Amino acid sequence: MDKLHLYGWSSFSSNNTIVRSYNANEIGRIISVKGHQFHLTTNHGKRVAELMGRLVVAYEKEDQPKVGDWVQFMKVDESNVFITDVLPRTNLLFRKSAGKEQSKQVLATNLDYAIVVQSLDQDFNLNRLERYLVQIIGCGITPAIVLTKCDMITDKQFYLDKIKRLQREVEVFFCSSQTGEGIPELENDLFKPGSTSVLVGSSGVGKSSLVNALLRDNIRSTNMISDSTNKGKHTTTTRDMLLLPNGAMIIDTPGMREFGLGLGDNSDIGEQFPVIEAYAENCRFSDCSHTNEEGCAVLKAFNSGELDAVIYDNYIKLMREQQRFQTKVYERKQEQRQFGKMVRDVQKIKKRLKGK
Ligand SMILES: Nc1nc2c(ncn2[C@@H]2O[C@H](COP(=O)(O)OP(=O)(O)OP(=O)(O)O)[C@@H](O)[C@H]2O)c(=O)[nH]1
Ligand SMILES: [Zn+2]
Repeated sequence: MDKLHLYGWSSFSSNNTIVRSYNANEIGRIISVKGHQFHLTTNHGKRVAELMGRLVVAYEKEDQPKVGDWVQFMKVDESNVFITDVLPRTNLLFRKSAGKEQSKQVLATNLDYAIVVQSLDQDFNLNRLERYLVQIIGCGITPAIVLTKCDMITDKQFYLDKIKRLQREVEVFFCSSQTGEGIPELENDLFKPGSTSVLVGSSGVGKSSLVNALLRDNIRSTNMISDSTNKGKHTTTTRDMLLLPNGAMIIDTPGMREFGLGLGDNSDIGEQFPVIEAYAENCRFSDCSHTNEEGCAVLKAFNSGELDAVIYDNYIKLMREQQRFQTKVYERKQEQRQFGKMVRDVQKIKKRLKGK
């Protein structure tokens, strides 16, 4: 039981009787996915497994095991281990898949924190920060903000004041992997023993350097970016879960060029935009879109300057993006349904013809 305990099994299973009914010797946690190979940590050490049964043909890709998942496995022999089931997840962080495709991409599961990493050179961007926060909160996960490369700035308050404009209750940490500043605070207050966190952010913000600083050695490779261009190629190509010396788990992800919103139509908008929600209670119409209605309390607050333009603009932009995603997903489902009906009709006709 000890090794599973190390990777957070006790906190995962403590409130879940279904999960507890599994045999601990057949349980593992996914620490890395490389193509068809799933790397697991188990009570008997690390294993490389493949998928079996319905998981191979899982219709929705999100049903297949992801980094952070607890899974049930079956060992045929030393080199043949198969994953038979994914245990119910406590949560999952996903984004809209990059590019035109309108589907979800799961980044990690069973998380205590999703940490937005931005660097204090040229990466800091308030709108992008809020986009990450909205998606994370929409996924029901607690966010935190880590601002890296703090050796490159002198005025931390300037950044804190900017973040304060978003009026969100989210912890902010400053750190430098180069000087070591802020690393002990991260270990004490964020990466707590037994907890699982995922790091998300653009490429080159220093995620891998941060993980290295926390690991105190050089397991994760980092890439030198030339000062003249400030451009470099990606170094992190896989999502891996690593165990820190203090017993916290951290999932590093490849740098993301875009972090598209992909929340479902039942996601709680009010929770994602608490400031807007508070004003919206006084709108004349309960289905107010806060864009042009008479008696809109949100617009009134915005026009009087009481509601910060940053919050209102982000709200409108992110809501529209979310609605576009929902519409596209709905259209895709309709198409699939129509296709399914067509296939069934053809089968019926074939049967009828055979009977003749
Ligand atoms: N000045 C300064 N530079 C840093 C710090 N941390 C990282 N860097 C530099 O920033 C660059 C990118 O760091 P990485 O750790 O590779 O960034 P990453 O976020 O993992 O990037 P991807 O792997 O592409 O996602 C490297 O050149 C690092 O040397 C820091 O605390 N201070
Ligand atoms: Zn309104």
